[in-house]
Parts: sequence; C-alpha cells; structure tokens
Amino acid sequence: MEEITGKFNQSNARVGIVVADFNGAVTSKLVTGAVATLAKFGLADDQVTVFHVPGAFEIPFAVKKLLDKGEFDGIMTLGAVIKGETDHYDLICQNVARGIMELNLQGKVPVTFGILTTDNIEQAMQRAGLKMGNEGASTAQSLLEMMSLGGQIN
Ligand SMILES: Nc1c(NC[C@H](O)[C@H](O)[C@H](O)CO)[nH]c(=O)[nH]c1=O
Ligand SMILES: CC(=O)[C@@H](O)COP(=O)(O)O
Repeated sequence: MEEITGKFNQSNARVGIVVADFNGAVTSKLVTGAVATLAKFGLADDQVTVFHVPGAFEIPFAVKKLLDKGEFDGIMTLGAVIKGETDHYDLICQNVARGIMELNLQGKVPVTFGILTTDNIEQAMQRAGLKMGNEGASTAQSLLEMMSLGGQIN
C-alpha cells in the first residue's frame, strides 16, 4: 500500500471521477468500488469528486474540462457500453477510447480508463463487483499507481 501512495503527497491529492449514467445500474457499482479503493489507500472523501455525464460519449468532454481547470492530480473514467443491434457500440467504444487516450497523452495528469465494453448486461454486472471483480476498483488503483509514478518522475 505504501508503495502505491509513497511517491506523491497523498494527503492533499485530488482525484476526479467522471462517470457515465447510461447503464447506471452498472456504473453506480463501478463508482462504489472506485471510492472504496481510494479510501482504502487513504484518500478522504473530500479529496474525491464525482462528475456525472449522460453517456460514455460525453466522458472525454468532461475530462478535458477538468484537465483545463487543473485542479486534479488524477482523473478516472467509468462507464458501461453494452452492445446493441447496430454499429453504434463500435463508434462509441472506438471514439471514446481514442478521446481519452489523447487526453491522457497531454501528460498533464494521469487519466485512467474504466469503461466496460461488453456484449450484454450480464458481462457488465460481472465486472462491476461480481465474479470478475470491480473495474471501478481496479481503475482507481491504477490511477493511484500512475499518480505515484508521476511523483517519482517529477
Ligand atoms: N448505448 C450506450 C450509450 N449511448 C449514449 C452515448 O454515450 C451518448 O450519451 C449519446 O450518443 C448522446 O451523445 N452510452 C453508454 O455509456 N453506454 C451505452 O451502452
Ligand atoms: C452502445 C449503444 O449505443 C447501444 O446500446 C445502442 O443500441 P442499438 O445499437 O440497438 O441502437
């Protein structure tokens, strides 16, 4: 635990969570897992701020606004994109992932990717706290590791 949080000033670190409310039965569980993980590694409630957007497609816009504001030491994204009958799924997945990667590579602060992309709701639920773990929790831990890396490099 110390290794993850030892290389940045955890006591005043600010984390932003951008979550899509689409498939909210899934994404709300991702937020729960993320917040619990951040707390486990010592971040207080007032160090974590959750921002809601309608769907995954709106996540990059919110992340960019937060990066431009410059008040967070790390940002994580959470969502659940579930395949339907059309190619809408593919368009969302590819473009949201590309948008988040581009924002990440701005190199301001780390941005981690916690957006489930599944064939059906069952697969999503399994990755939101059931037998496949909680993608929100793992995305939060990855963010802390990247923030620690930033502290090591800077
Ligand atoms: N089908 C899913 C969506 N679709 C909505 C889009 O993300 C977007 O909000 C809309 O196109 C308006 O711009 N979003 C998800 O997060 N998950 C889905 O399965
Ligand atoms: C990922 C989506 O946008 C998808 O849920 C939409 O469903 P459909 O392709 O059947 O319109």
